[in-house]
Amino acid sequence: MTKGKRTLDAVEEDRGPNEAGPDPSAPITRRGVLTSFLTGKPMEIPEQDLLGRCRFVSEFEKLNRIGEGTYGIVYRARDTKTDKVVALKKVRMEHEKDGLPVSGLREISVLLGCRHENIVHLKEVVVGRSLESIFLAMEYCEQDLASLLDNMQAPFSESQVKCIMLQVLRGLRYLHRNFVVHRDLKVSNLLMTDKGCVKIADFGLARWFGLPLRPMTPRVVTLWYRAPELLLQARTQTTSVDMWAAGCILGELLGHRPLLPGRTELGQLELIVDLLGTPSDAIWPEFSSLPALQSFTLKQQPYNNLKQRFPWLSAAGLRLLNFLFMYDPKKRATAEECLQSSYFKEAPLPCDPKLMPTFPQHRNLKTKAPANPPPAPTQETTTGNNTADPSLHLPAISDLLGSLVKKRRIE
Ligand SMILES: Nc1ncnc2c1ncn2[C@@H]1O[C@H](COP(=O)(O)OP(=O)(O)OP(=O)(O)O)[C@@H](O)[C@H]1O
Repeated sequence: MTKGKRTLDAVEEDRGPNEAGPDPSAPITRRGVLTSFLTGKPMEIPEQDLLGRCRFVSEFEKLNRIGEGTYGIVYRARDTKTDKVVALKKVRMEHEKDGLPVSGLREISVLLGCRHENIVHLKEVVVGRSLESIFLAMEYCEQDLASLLDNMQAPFSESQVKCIMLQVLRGLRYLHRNFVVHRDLKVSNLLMTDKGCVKIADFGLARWFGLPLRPMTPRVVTLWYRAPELLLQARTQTTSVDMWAAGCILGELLGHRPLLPGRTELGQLELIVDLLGTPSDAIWPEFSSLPALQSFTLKQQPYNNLKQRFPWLSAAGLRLLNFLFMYDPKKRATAEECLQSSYFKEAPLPCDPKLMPTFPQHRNLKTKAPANPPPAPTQETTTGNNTADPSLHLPAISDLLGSLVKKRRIE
C-alpha cells in the first residue's frame, strides 16, 4: 500500500459509515482529521482548510505570470477572500487523457504532508471549471534562485551562500527524514522570500522511498544536477541523488556559474570525470557493474580538480564539497552530516536570513507575452459563475484525489 493510498483511506474512514460525503449546501464547519503521510499520525486539518471543499479559481485575481515549467504554469495571484498574494500553479493537463498527470498527483500528495519553513507551503488545492482543471495555491515567494542569479549585479557573498545552503540542507534533512526524495533539486526550484527564507519547491518528481529500495526511473533530475549513479543507470536511487544536486548548487553559488553544465548524458559524465577523476571499484564497489558501463567505458582522468576549481575555498569548504561529491552514493554526505560541517561554523559565518539583501522582483517585471498564451486562471471559471451558487457541489480535496487516483496510481 502506498503512503498516498493510506491517506486517502484515512479520509474515507473519517467520513464515518453513514456519511455519504460532503453535503453541498452545508456550511463548512467540520474539522477534519487526516493521517499524515510522513508520521502516520493523525493531523488536524483546520476548518475550511484542506479537507474542506476546494474553492474555485475565480476567487483568485490573476496578477501576473511568474514562471512556466515542464509540468505547469505559475501565476502570482491575489486571494480575493483573504487579500493575500499566492502563487497559483496550474497543473498541466496536456496529453492527459487519463486523469491528472502523475507529477501533479505526486506534488499534491507530497506537499500536503510537508510542513517545514524550508519547504514551499501548499495552502490549498483550487479547481477550475472542470474537475480536471486543478491549481495549487502555494505561499508566494518573491524570488527563485535561478532568475536571481541571472539578474544579480554582484554575486552572493560566501556568508550569503552559507545562509542559503544551510536552509536548503535543513529542508532536505526534513524531507529525507520523512522518506521523501525530491529528485529535481536545482537553483530554479529553490525559492526565496523577501525575508531571506529559502524554500524547496517543485515536487513533481518527488517520491517516497522505503526498504527494500524499489527500482525508480533513472532519467530524473535535470542533467546538470544529475548524480553519476543516475547517469550510469543504477536501478535503485536514494536520497543521495538530492545530496549530489545540493553539491552542484553549492558549487554554482560559490563559483557564480553552473558547476557541471553538460549538454548530453555522456557530456555530463565527462564533466564530472574532469572535475573529480574517474571512479573505480576501489572507491565505489558497484561501479563496474552499473548497466551503462556494460556498453561503454569512461575516459581515464586520475585527478580531483576541486581545489583547482575553487582555489580560494577553505579546507572545510573543500571537504564539504568532496563529501557531497562522493561517487559511491552510500558514502555520500547526508543532509544531517552536512549541517554539522565545520564550513558553516568558520568565518565568514552564515548571515542571518533576515539580513539577506532584498532584490528587485525580476519575474514580475516580465511583460513579454508568450507566443501562445495559455488561458489565465481567472478565465477558467468566469463563465461558470460557480461561486455564486451555493447549491453547487464543490469537490473536497479527498474526493478530487480519490477520483483521480482511481485512474492514475502513483508509481
Ligand atoms: N510558490 C511560488 N512562489 C513564487 N514563484 C514560484 C512558486 N512556485 C513556482 N514558482 C515559479 O514558477 C517556476 C516554475 O515552477 P515549478 O518549478 O514548480 O514548475 P515545474 O513545471 O514543475 O518546473 P520544472 O520544469 O522545473 O519541473 C519556478 O521556477 C518559480 O520561478
